[in-house]
Amino acid sequence: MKIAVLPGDGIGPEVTAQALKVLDVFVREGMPLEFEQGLIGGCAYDQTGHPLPEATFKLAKEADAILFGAEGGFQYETLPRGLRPGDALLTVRRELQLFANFRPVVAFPELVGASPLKASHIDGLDLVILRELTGDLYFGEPRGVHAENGVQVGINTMRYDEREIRRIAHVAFRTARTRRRRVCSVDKANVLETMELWRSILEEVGREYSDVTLEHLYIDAAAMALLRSPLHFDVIVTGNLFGDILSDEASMLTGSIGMLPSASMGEGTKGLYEPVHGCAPDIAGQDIANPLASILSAAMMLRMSFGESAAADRIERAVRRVLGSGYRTADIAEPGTKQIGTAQMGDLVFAALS
Ligand SMILES: NC(=O)C1=CN([C@@H]2O[C@H](COP(=O)(O)OP(=O)(O)OC[C@H]3O[C@@H](n4cnc5c(N)ncnc54)[C@H](O)[C@@H]3O)[C@@H](O)[C@H]2O)C=CC1
Ligand SMILES: CC(C)CC(=O)C(=O)O
Ligand SMILES: [Mg+2]
Repeated sequence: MKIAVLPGDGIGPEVTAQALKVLDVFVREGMPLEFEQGLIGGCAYDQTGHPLPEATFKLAKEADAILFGAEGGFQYETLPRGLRPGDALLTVRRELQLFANFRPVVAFPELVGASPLKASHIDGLDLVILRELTGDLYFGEPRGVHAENGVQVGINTMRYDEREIRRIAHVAFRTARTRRRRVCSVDKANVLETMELWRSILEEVGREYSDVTLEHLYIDAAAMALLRSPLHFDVIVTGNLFGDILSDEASMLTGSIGMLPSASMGEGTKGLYEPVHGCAPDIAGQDIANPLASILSAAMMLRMSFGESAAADRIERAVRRVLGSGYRTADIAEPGTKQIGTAQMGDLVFAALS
């Protein structure tokens, strides 16, 4: 079980260290996890001149799973033209064809004070955003900035082919079958041809899953409905851009973006596991970031790449026990709770597991 560990920039190394701390419990118990670290993002650029060095890509390609922190940490003004802060991560996702990004949005009832949900609703929040991860505006061609009649023009292209839509649709329906059998597809088919195709393929694939209810929402209405009636949703399937935005929004239902883990899968069991958040330069280096999204991503890795569901359950129960004892990082703290730092949160989850 070889894991490529790519902590990246900003709070990435701080939160990833806590996930590794927690995974060490299982190594001590004999689980054959092997870790190898690689550079990615701004730190890789500073040290090697490239945000995704060849050695890192090889490591990611050969590993059974990838534990990723966050990338960023670039000075925009010093970046060569054509290189963007998200490039390394996007390249790994695309080249390894990790097209299905699972972002579970489940609230811990212990965080009712941090979440905007009513106490009577928090237990019922259990949805998953399934974001298509290797297409859409993030990869479509043509793209770039060029001059037209002396005026600079920026271009990106929303592009999906029917095969890409079909394969994520099947994942959505199969996932719904393991849950409450409801799929909500989010698009903008009233304006965009790409999304018209998206909707028609969802309908076509949906006919193969007559036991699953399919509904459609436009992205603007979905953003609203997610806050108005979050308990309505089971599986939300959407494209790369809309999924990126909706998941940051949904994270706040749980209390903080620091609570939301993710798993990016391809056709097999290899996956890339990362917190939904970025490298948070505003709080980096202060030992205040919430590491639970990273720790919960490690749990997803044990479950989805290694079939170690019991170990994953144990991590989730340990997190719950620590929150139940009143410990909170700053982002989820409220009066009457005990505010602690990033490393201490990792120590407490480790202790709750040991
Ligand atoms: N997956 C990745 O590697 C991602 C990288 N980024 C990069 O990260 C950098 C910062 O981007 P932002 O838009 O500010 O998004 P961000 O997610 O890094 O931060 C947004 C806000 O959430 C807070 N936050 C994030 N994670 C937190 C945690 N674990 N605990 C407590 N608070 C947390 C931050 O302090 C900030 O106020 C940029 O360079 C961006 O490109 C952004 C999103 C994802
Ligand atoms: C590089 C970005 C696309 C990463 C991001 O915001 C995300 O995956 O949620
Ligand atoms: Mg994002």
